[in-house]
Amino acid sequence: MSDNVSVQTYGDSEELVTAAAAQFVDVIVAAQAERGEAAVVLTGGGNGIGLLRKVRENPGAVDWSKVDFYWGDERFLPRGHPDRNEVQAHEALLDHVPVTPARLHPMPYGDGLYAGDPDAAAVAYSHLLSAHAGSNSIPEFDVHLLGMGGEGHVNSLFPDTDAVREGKRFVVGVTDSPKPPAQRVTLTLPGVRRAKRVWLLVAGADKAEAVSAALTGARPVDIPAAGAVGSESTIWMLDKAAAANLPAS
Ligand SMILES: O=C1O[C@H](COP(=O)(O)O)[C@@H](O)[C@H](O)[C@H]1O
Repeated sequence: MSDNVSVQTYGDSEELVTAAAAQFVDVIVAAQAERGEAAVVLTGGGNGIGLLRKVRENPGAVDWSKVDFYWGDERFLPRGHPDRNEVQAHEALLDHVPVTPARLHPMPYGDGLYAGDPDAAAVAYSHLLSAHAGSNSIPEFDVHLLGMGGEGHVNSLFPDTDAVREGKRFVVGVTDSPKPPAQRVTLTLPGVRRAKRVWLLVAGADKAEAVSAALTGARPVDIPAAGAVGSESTIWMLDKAAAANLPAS
């Protein structure tokens, strides 16, 4: 395990998202104290959305008007579709705190300008990110949240796909996701690595094998989560069941 990678283990998923939510608030407050604003990347999935619900209960001293919200991946579905990660994030938190609408940066909708073309949607999102970075790159996010599937996928980067092999572009379209819906838009591993902090929120026995593979040298093409690292730190936040195959130390 490299120096910037650490593991936190919690009793269950509820404890995990409670602790992660408190740390998320702390990171945003610290970024705002340092430069007046914060930039975070949200994820979908049980724990990613569970964390947002916990933040809603305990929002701390965050100035919500000065947070930029981006998404790590999106199911390329019509605006308002309940399976969109962004819709779930709104229900869990964003509709309940005083965000600045111009600082919400959802990925394009499946029924909008780019309908039927997740690749074009990915190019558009990449331009949006570059515009916010003020360069050809993308912002250095304060934290990028990630869930992980049982086969090791993060964002919409599935094992042995072009998307997980992408070495240059920060955002790509996916047309053959093994987990429905088939069409998605996702930050790539180079995109994830622009974040200062990457946090993987993983719970459940069905994920234990992929967790231990990712932390013991699996190739990202086989276990995409293995390639998800932050420029400053990477934290695996696990419940006991997901951590079951890791050595006690
Ligand atoms: O499809 C997706 O799945 C992952 C993992 O979800 P989980 O419920 O197994 O934690 C999620 O992080 C990603 O954003 C989403 O599009």
